[in-house]
Amino acid sequence: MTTLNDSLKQQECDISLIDVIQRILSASKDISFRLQQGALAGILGATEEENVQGETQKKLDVISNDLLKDALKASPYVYGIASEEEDFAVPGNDGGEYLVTYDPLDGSSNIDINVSVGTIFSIMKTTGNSDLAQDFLQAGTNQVAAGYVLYGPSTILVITTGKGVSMWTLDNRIGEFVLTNDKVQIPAQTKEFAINMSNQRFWAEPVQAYVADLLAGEEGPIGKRFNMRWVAAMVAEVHRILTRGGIFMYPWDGREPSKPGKLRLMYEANPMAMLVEQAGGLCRTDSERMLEVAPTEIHQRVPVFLGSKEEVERAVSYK
Ligand SMILES: O=P(O)(O)OC[C@H]1O[C@](O)(COP(=O)(O)O)[C@@H](O)[C@@H]1O
Ligand SMILES: [Mg+2]
Ligand SMILES: [Mg+2]
Repeated sequence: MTTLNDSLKQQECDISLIDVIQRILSASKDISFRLQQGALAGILGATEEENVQGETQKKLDVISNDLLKDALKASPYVYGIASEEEDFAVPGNDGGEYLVTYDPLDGSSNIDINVSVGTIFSIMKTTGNSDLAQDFLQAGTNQVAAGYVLYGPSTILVITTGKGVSMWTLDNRIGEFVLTNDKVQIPAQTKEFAINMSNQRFWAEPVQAYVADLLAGEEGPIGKRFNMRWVAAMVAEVHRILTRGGIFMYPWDGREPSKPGKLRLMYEANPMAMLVEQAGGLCRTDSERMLEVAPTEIHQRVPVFLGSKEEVERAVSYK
């Protein structure tokens, strides 16, 4: 049986990177256990707090963030941490070489209704910038590893170190992730889209026109009938797309016009973009390749179009 460590060594990851990945996974196994225990673990419901983005924190947002932060701070190889649930970058260890960003619990509005959620992570190297917040502001092309853990009916790790994408299923009998797909590929074409249709009237004209053409089906200009899905957890949407193709969109909309989008670049869009590209798909903002966006702040938001190559190309061609 190929272990994750063997696989990472075959991908020429050094011991320090493997250590960082394993610490993320040990926290994720703990999160997975608590999710399975649900109400029995006292994890349901909200806290009294809001995060830096003004969103109410769920109890498990805070617990997951602390589990990951404690695990990573204990690694001698982690130089700094940035999280959706931390207002500022968190220092790690002076001798460390890696910067880790994460969304500890993605789709957290799903927790209380017992629907899939996930943990998203991205790993880069420090540039040596003495200002830690600035150190993080590197384009997604600098990621050395990225992935997510999906907490669904099974707990599944999906990871890339830039040499393809593999899926690993947590075997609860042995407490280890077991390789279940080592050649993840997204089909170039699809008949399935994901977008929150309740925002339709707030979208910009090009998104209105594209989605109208999807809905027109075989009678419209695209000439095929589309199905629609919306799980409200990006991890679950990306997992579906990595498994059977599709397009996922969270575009800019006019509800809060000054916000460029809802999803966050450094710990949602970039790690997903690396996975999707490594699996043969595309991930773009409305104007450029996601991985080439120059970040200006840790909690920056971006519009996201990702998935099957030909469909993403079509979506962003509407002007
Ligand atoms: O509730 P909406 O507007 O449909 O947004 C759903 C999107 O928001 C997110 O839940 C944001 O993630 P968090 O739960 O980490 O804040 C995405 O996972 C998902 O795609
Ligand atoms: Mg999220
Ligand atoms: Mg989150």
